[in-house]
Order: sequence, then C-alpha cells, then structure tokens
Amino acid sequence: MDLPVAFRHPGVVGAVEVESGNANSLSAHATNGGGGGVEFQGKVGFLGLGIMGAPMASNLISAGCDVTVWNRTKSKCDPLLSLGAKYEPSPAQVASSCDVTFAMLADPQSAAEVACGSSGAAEGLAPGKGYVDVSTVDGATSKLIAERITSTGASFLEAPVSGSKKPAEDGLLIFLTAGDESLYKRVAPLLDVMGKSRFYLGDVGNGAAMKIVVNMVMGSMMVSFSEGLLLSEKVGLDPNTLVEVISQGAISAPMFSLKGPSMVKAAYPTAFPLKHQQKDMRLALALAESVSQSIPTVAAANELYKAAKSLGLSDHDFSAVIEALK
Ligand SMILES: NC(=O)C1=CN([C@@H]2O[C@H](COP(=O)(O)OP(=O)(O)OC[C@H]3O[C@@H](n4cnc5c(N)ncnc54)[C@H](OP(=O)(O)O)[C@@H]3O)[C@@H](O)[C@H]2O)C=CC1
Ligand SMILES: O=CCCC(=O)O
Repeated sequence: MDLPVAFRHPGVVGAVEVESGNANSLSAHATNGGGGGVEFQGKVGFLGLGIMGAPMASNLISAGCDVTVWNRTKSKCDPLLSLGAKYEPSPAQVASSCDVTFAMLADPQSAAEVACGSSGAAEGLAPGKGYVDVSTVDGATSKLIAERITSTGASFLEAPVSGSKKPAEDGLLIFLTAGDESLYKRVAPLLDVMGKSRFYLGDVGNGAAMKIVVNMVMGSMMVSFSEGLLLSEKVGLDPNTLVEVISQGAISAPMFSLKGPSMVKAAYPTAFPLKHQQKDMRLALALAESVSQSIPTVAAANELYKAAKSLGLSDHDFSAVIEALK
C-alpha cells in the first residue's frame, strides 16, 4: 500500500505531521475570488449542489475554473449559474463535457445512482477523463462505483471530506483520498482550492473507511456532550459554563465551542444534517461488523440518532440529537 501523504497549507495549525505547502496550492488559494491561476488545465464538472457541494463548486468558480454543474433539483444550480457556471441536464452530459467531474451526493444509494444509473456519469466518461467522488459512502459502494467508472477507461478517486458547511465555504476542507494516484496528483490543485489539507490513503475503500471512523468518533462525542449539557442543567449548573470549562481543558474541541451555545438554546441551524450523521453511524457499525470489531458506544449513540430522526429532526443539524435525551 502507498504511504499516506499529508499536506497542509502553511500557516494552518493542526495536529498532524505535514509537508509544507506547494506552489500549486498557493497559487490556487491566492486566486480565490480573483479568478485565474489554478494549475489545472481542463473543464471541471460538479454533481450535487447541497450544503457542501454548492460552496465547493462556488470556490472552484471563484478560483477561475471552468465549471459545469448538475443537481437533481435544478433550481439549486441557479446561484452557481449566476457566478458563471455552465449547466448540463444530466450527470452523463456533465461528465462527457468535462475533463474531471466531482460528485457530492447524500448517501451510498444516490452516489451509486448518479455515477452508475441511467444517464449517470459513467455513460459520459471515456479514457483520459477523471471522476472524483467526495460523498461519504461505504467502501463497498465506492468500489462498485470505481469498477463502473474504470470500465469506461476513465480514472477514479474517492475523496470524502472532513469539515462542514463553514470549512466548505472557506475552502478549508480535509480530503481523505484513495484510488488512482495519477488522478490524485492531477486534481491536487483543485482539492487545494476547496481544502486546507489532503491525504492520499492508497486503495479505494481506505478514504471511505477513514471518513467513517472520523465521523463515528464525532457522532459519539456529540452524544456524550449532549448528555453532559443536560446533566449539568439538571443538577443546577449553567450549561454555558460547562461549555466554557470544556473549552479550556484537554477535551476542548471546536465542535463543542461552536455548537454548545446554540444547543443550550435548543437551536440547531443545519451544517451537517442529522440524517447524514445517522447514516455514518450505520456505515460505521457495518464496517466494524465486517472485521468483528466491537464498538458499543457507537451502537448506543446510533440508537439516539435513530430516535431523533423519528422525532422529525432528520434535516436539523446533528447536534439536535440532544432532543432525543430530553
Ligand atoms: N454537511 C456536512 O457538514 C458534511 C457532509 N458530508 C457528506 O457530504 C455528502 C453531502 O452532504 P450535504 O451537502 O450536507 O447534503 P445535502 O443533503 O445538503 O445534499 C445532498 C445532495 O445529494 C443530492 N441527492 C440526494 N439524493 C439524490 C438522488 N437519489 N439522486 C440524485 N441526487 C441526489 C441532493 O439533490 P437535491 O438537491 O435534489 O435534493 C443534494 O444535491 C453526504 O454524503 C454527507 O454525509 C461530508 C462532510 C460534511
Ligand atoms: O461529515 C461531516 C463532517 C462534519 C465535520 O467534520 O465537521
């Protein structure tokens, strides 16, 4: 297996061992909002313009890329078209008119349908083209998509992202890539427009697995934090003070400081939809089952996300899981 490659733009502080930024990424970021300068020759397709896809595509346009978009609900293309994007009426037509096509879809089913279904991207792909799936899916789905894409002669990279709505808007996502390494190198300047760091993890499935493990930790942390907020309040403490105390200690995490104050007010403005977090807990449980790894905390947390979904909170932020404990 290839060694993981870590990259981070200079000046971004983080916990991982990293290489210094390269000229490509700097030029791409330097031109954000100004146009021109991204060291990528060719047309870029973008399929799926939800909470994440829209700002990611928008950043590519702002960096001067020639972007063509498609979304199942066509009206979501309009803001991108007003920024200068082109439109094609199917994933196949986007893939056929572009050199590299990105896809940011809701779940394994939609990612497979958009890539492999009728009028799906594969129908428009050919040798020399690339397909980069940035959705969060399981490894089996990613491998199925990879097989269909590569059967056309095109190359495939999975590249799920860590980071939510705001990092997507700010071009500060973390890409967890795996698959065709030459495609990885070819799209690196584009990943650097949309993200602050990128990891190359080897064979298809490794990026998906890394993303699922990260999100299962996040989902369990959110449940534990929710329990703490409610318990502190029940015993007469101010939960806002708990948020402040946590922020100063060893378990400090941006997620707690960012979401805690609104959770105390029972407000859950959507950055990461709860239904997607529950999907990721489900994918984590299946991944763990496949290697007989016990993850009882994730199993318990998943039950709360399921309960929150049945309370009608699917499209709220995943921090709304606290409601299932009330
Ligand atoms: N939000 C976040 O913080 C993060 C999300 N992710 C992952 O990124 C992916 C996208 O998330 P996000 O943008 O938040 O999700 P959204 O729910 O906002 O967007 C989902 C996208 O998938 C499309 N879609 C859903 N079903 C189908 C289908 N059957 N056929 C075609 N298109 C379909 C939607 O189209 P339409 O507009 O027509 O509904 C929309 O473009 C998910 O896998 C999620 O887990 C990863 C990191 C962070
Ligand atoms: O998949 C969603 C991840 C959200 C985040 O990393 O903040």
